[in-house]
Amino acid sequence: MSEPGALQQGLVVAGHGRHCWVEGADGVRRLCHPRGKKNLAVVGDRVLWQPAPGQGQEGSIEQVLPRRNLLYRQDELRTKSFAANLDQVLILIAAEPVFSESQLARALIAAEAAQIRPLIVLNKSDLAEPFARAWERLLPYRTMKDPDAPGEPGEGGAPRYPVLALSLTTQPPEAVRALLMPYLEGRTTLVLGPSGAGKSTLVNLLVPGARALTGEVSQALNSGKHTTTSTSWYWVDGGGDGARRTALIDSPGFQEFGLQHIAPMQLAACMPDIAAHAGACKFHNCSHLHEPGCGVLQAVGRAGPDGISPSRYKIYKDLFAELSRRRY
Ligand SMILES: Nc1nc2c(ncn2[C@@H]2O[C@H](COP(=O)(O)OP(=O)(O)OP(=O)(O)O)[C@@H](O)[C@H]2O)c(=O)[nH]1
Ligand SMILES: [Zn+2]
Repeated sequence: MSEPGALQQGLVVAGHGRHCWVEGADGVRRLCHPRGKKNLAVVGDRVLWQPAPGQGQEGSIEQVLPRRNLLYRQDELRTKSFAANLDQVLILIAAEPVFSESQLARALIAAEAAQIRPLIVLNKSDLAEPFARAWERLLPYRTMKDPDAPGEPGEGGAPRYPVLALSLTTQPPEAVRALLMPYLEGRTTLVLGPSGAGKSTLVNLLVPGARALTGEVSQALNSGKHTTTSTSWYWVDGGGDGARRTALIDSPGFQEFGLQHIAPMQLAACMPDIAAHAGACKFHNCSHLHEPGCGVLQAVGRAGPDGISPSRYKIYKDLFAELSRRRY
């Protein structure tokens, strides 16, 4: 065991394989190596680290402090962590390329399961026709109710997910900031989204020079790879003492979003529009697939905000089947 005095607290601001960059209380970022297999840290982790003897600005991670939450995906073969200790996940999709509703739903389910609040942002509103189609496809998400804030009877209650629309390249940057900052202020937000949605454009708009900073990291690690292959933490309020409250975490685009860590019977609770009707089921352990007296099945296709859209129900059913096929 090391001298307690030698250990310092730090924040993991970038990950690269098993190594990561740790920002100390002095604001300096150092490349740190995990000691042993147990100390694998992800961006957003608070860690105890110490300088590595004779290695200049390098250090070792001695302990990963307990996490408030961890957002991750799990495919058949591996688990991939996005980041830890998040307040919010901003899911960025665009009018073009056409977004996958299944990937959107999966990201939302993973966030619900980790108890992290989601914010949906639809980019490229300047592309009028594809935008109109995408906005229409988002209708179930725009109207989904928050079961924790049901509101007055007949009024419908508060929306579960804020859904915003913008154009990162044609709107003035001040307008984009004015729209987003009320959601970002004082929080740690992970930006998640498919390739081409505009994640780099967004991060560069909110954090001028972000790209240069990431370039520095890649160069130091001799990876020669493009910035979006790793996850990075940025201070939106520019750092400086006392001002570090608002953070954005940029992550690589993803193709698959496995949810193997979620049990099939847990799925409905992570889909608020399905969960809203589960209380009306005759059987308390209803799978909402075929049971008589199922409140969910009765709501599928019903028009209006109290119904479940057929596309959402299909996502539920397909995911239920996928999560029931486990490897042993
Ligand atoms: N028309 C239009 N194009 C945009 C808008 N925002 C971003 N783009 C363009 O969309 C393309 C993709 O943007 P990026 O910011 O590189 O997307 P990304 O999500 O970081 O993509 P990856 O790095 O592949 O994960 C770029 O050519 C942008 O200029 C927008 O509001 N309208
Ligand atoms: Zn049911």
